Amino acid sequence: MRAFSTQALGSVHPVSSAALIEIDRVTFGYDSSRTILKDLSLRFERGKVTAVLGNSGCGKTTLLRLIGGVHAPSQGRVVFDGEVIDIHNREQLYRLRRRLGMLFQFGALFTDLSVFDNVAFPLREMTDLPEAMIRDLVLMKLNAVGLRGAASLRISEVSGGMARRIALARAIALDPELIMYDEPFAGLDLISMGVAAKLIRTLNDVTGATSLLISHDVPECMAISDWVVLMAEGGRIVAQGTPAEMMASTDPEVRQFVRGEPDGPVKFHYPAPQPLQDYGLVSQGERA
Ligand SMILES: Nc1ncnc2c1ncn2[C@@H]1O[C@H](COP(=O)(O)OP(=O)(O)OP(=O)(O)O)[C@@H](O)[C@H]1O
Repeated sequence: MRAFSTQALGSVHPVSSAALIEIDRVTFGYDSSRTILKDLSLRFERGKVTAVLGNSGCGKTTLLRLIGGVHAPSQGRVVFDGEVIDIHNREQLYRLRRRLGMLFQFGALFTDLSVFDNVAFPLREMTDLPEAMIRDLVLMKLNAVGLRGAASLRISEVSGGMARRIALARAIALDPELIMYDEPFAGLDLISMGVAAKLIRTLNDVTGATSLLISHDVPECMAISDWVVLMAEGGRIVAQGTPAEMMASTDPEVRQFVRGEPDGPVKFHYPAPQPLQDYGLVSQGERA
């Protein structure tokens, strides 16, 4: 990890007890032939919005799955509010998941249900609340995302940006302490992206939750996060810091990523023969 990541730039990273989630020397692979995350350590601070940025395939979604207890690390520990997650302990998993809201990449709404019923779904599944109370809660959550007036619409009638906000209302239905967002801005136009970003920040602050988002969208993440982690292949942490620290970094790898420069330490092109050679525009002799 780059030296500037924490102390060198003088930022005050909260003390250890402030971490809601701790990734402690975690190694994981979907099968034994390939390690996806290698000896990864990270902390997600309580009450903060943390963004994990990184190129496609570096293991960001995998990290969320480990926190959600979908998979277990082959080495190391994932600690949620002081409890080591044990995916074989069903009672613990149920209890921890109850405290967690997840917004998936493409919303994953039930298209045959209304907006209202989508948001009501976790409340009906996970609680014994009377229907009148569920109604109030659903309308409150929809109000929080600006869509109370859309409660009776079918999912097929709403735009992509609205769908994302409905999914967000559903993710916060049970007042989670941790909200995890998987690519919350993917496929949104610029305005919807701005709305979604502001909403993530507002909900975090209003509800006192801890938010963790993984994304490729650098400007949105920089605008709303307290802390930014740049991850690379194998779960290597390139750098982490406040958005201002990351933007001011002179490290070539960080600069390339946060400024979207096509070439730098991470090459745009996958290794390939010279173009002329590949297109058959040089003779056999020249090739040799
Ligand atoms: N269920 C799975 N089984 C086997 N391999 C998987 C599985 N899910 C992901 N992978 C592999 O693990 C690696 C990391 O995937 P992951 O989805 O965590 O990356 P990511 O950083 O979230 O990528 P993206 O930004 O494209 O969503 C990829 O090479 C992917 O092909």
